[in-house]
Amino acid sequence: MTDQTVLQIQNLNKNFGALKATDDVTLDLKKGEIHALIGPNGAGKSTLIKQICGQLSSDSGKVIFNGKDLAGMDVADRAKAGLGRTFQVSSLVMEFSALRNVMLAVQSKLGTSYRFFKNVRGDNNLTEPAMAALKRVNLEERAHIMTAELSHGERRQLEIAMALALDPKAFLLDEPMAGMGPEGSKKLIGFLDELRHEAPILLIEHDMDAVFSLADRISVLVYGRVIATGSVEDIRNNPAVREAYLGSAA
Ligand SMILES: Nc1ncnc2c1ncn2[C@@H]1O[C@H](COP(=O)(O)OP(=O)(O)OP(=O)(O)O)[C@@H](O)[C@H]1O
Repeated sequence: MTDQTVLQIQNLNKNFGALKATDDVTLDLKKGEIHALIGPNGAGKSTLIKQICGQLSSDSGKVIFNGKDLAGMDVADRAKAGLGRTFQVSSLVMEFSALRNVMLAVQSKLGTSYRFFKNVRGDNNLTEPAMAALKRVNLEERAHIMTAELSHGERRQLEIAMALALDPKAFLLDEPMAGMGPEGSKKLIGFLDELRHEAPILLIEHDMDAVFSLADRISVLVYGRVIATGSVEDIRNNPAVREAYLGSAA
């Protein structure tokens, strides 16, 4: 581990009955990088992200973030410590505007006591950072539209705005391109390309064009185990990876 390491995953394990969903996973995330995590369906990618963000407890292993062991910290504590992740679409409040959803994220960062004593709607401490986050994902013109009326791609952008509003020190992004059209994906790739300099990104993505154009490093997970970590070039040329995952398309 160097001083460039922001997030260190050490020997992480999670079993579901007899199934080893993650099996002795060790990997790290360094300042300024996008580290992509790829692997076939069911390889354990989402399980690993959930273990890192505290949504799932680990059977063994450690998650160290900015030098601090996160053991015993729940999702909210980890988010406050600066671990940002995209919210699941299901956590968006459909009958609220896009702006109001981001304001809720800002509010959660400011603390629970804030919720009860302020008039949330007109509070600049909430609206300004929320609007700024929407602007960064090019959603400011849709700020007052009901979330239920946003397209699938816009909702994915909204999730990223909500993560941004928490001002994270590292991002865990689980398939951010899913359901986006080619134009939306292209914009998001440009955005993530810049975002890595602000906070490094652990990226799960099935869109291989996106992975190959963005990743500084790639780790390949198969049956819960990391079978290879390396540059795009290393991974494309690794025979075990080609056989396990990329097939003849690589
Ligand atoms: N809560 C759970 N209980 C039991 N088994 C689970 C649970 N969550 C995941 N699994 C199993 O663990 C394995 C890893 O699943 P996971 O969702 O982490 O894979 P993944 O790599 O993210 O897959 P995908 O690319 O399809 O999203 C799968 O076999 C899955 O069925």
